[in-house]
Amino acid sequence: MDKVVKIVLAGPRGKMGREAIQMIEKTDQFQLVAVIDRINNGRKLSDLIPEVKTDCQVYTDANECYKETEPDCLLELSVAEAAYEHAIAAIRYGVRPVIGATGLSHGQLTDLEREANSRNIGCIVAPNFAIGAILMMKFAQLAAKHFSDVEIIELHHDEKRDAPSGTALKTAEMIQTVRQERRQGHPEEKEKLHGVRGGDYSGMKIHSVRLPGLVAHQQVMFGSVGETFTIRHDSYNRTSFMAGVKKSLETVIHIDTFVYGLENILE
Ligand SMILES: NC(=O)C1=CN([C@@H]2O[C@H](COP(=O)(O)OP(=O)(O)OC[C@H]3O[C@@H](n4cnc5c(N)ncnc54)[C@H](OP(=O)(O)O)[C@@H]3O)[C@@H](O)[C@H]2O)C=CC1
Ligand SMILES: O=C(O)C1=N[C@H](C(=O)O)C[C@H](O)C1
Repeated sequence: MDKVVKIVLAGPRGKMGREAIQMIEKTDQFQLVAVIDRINNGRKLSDLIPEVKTDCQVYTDANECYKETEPDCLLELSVAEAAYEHAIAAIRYGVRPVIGATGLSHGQLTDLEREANSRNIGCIVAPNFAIGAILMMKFAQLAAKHFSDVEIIELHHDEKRDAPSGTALKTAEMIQTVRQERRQGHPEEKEKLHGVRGGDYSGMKIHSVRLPGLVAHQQVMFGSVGETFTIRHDSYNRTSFMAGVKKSLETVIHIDTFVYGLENILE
């Protein structure tokens, strides 16, 4: 039988945190040993979420949590700033982070990469855990070899804090590796309403839509003479992310480097 993977989860009261707790409870090989919340220090997880099947302690201090519970992995599903602090501390304790929280800066990602690689500690940053979203990004990267005009439209629920989404940024980064940098649209184009043409990433435009009713969706639209080509992915619920979370937790305990994007660990 595989060794049990001891997991600390950050962000247990959140939408993703709650979904992840259910997935961990259903997975024999996984054990939730503690949670990190920004409040509720010293309480039990069941005080926060009465329906949990396996109880554990709530910590607000990540260092104290790692020292007392000696986990294998940190599953980070809180917010960017906290995720960075929790993950840096984790690596220093030899705890392997799987980071789903988005909105980390380029500098923060570089720090994590340096800390993990210098200590040979596996660390996975996954802007999107949904398998379909990974395929959308890969296919967009492939299409960009043939279509250099592209716009990314990401659509999310209105409780999302970061814009553009981590997925949109990752998609743009992947496209950038194959696309010659160039400004799109008319050279004399003028915005009559500020921001109406979207955010600019190396000449590509990114548009962020926020509406109640949405979960997580993205459309990558390419255009050329007489044709357009659209790749779209939709997550209709947060269970769609759990196969990727599971795969990341299973993988991170066997690797000793920093990995940015699930496309790098899926066969
Ligand atoms: N990679 C992927 O596939 C996916 C990534 N995400 C990302 O995951 C993150 C969580 O998303 P979601 O669950 O929808 O968001 P929620 O807002 O529902 O949950 C975030 C939770 O984090 C908590 N939190 C804030 N600060 C801290 C802290 N210092 N320590 C511990 N917990 C803290 C919040 O508490 P409080 O409300 O009290 O502030 C809240 O309970 C976001 O960054 C989102 O972008 C989301 C879906 C998929
Ligand atoms: O906040 C969300 O909901 C999501 N965040 C991630 C992102 O920023 O790309 C992944 C997914 O889109 C859902």
